[in-house]
Amino acid sequence: MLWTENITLRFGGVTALDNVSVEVRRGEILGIIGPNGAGKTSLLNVITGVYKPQRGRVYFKGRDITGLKPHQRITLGLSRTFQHSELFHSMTVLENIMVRLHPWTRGSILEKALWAFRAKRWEVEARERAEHVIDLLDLHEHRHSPIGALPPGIQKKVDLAGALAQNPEVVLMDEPMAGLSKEEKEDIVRAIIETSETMHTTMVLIEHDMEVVTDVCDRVVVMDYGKVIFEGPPHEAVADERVRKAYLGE
Ligand SMILES: Nc1ncnc2c1ncn2[C@@H]1O[C@H](COP(=O)(O)OP(=O)(O)OP(=O)(O)O)[C@@H](O)[C@H]1O
Repeated sequence: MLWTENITLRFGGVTALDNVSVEVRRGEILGIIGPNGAGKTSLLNVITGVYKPQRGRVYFKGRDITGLKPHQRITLGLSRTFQHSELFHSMTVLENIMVRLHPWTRGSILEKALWAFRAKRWEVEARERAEHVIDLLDLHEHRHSPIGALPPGIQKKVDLAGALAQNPEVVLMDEPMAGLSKEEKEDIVRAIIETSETMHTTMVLIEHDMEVVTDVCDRVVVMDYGKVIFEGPPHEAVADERVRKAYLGE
């Protein structure tokens, strides 16, 4: 349902992505793994429209989306979470989720002028969607807590909730478990699996922990020096010689 074709992305002399073609299949949980600097975040940024590649195309649901802006991709059903928190620390969990639904970055001046008239209706709809994902991810008790006062594991869940509130068909997660404790990781893993099962959302996650990847992912893409060196089931990745050399340091 989502694929890239021959993506090349350069930053000056650094080739972050070198002719990368990957496919994300509907309903799967896909892991993107690889050593530091392999190009994982760059690939996610090309897919979500943050970076414009020098070469190659991105397709979503059969449509070429290479020229679309990030917010246009969200509208089509592509949402993401962030490696470093983009949450508003003084705002509550509910407000942080609702803010992801605010259309202030889109639309013409006329649409923005009409916004005031629509604000009430927006608030009702946004609140409904936010409450739905709060339910789904079991965040009730934190609903009115300022996000800055909550542990990192809950903050990561709120980031995921914000992405899910956008009603995506695909969620791309950049290291959702980085820096979390074992219990917090298990909680996020549960949230990812439950979301995949109940909402049938296609999930893509960048992850370093091979155990998590093997437990959660249907397939993995392994990257090294900007190239895809393996695409397939996790148990085959672990056994693959190139992967072991590049990633597991053997
Ligand atoms: N905005 C940027 N400007 C310059 N170089 C960049 C930029 N973003 C990424 N790079 C370079 O591109 C290469 C790939 O980086 P990227 O962050 O995509 O790797 P990664 O696999 O996500 O690494 P990590 O696991 O450390 O997050 C690296 O050499 C990095 O230094």
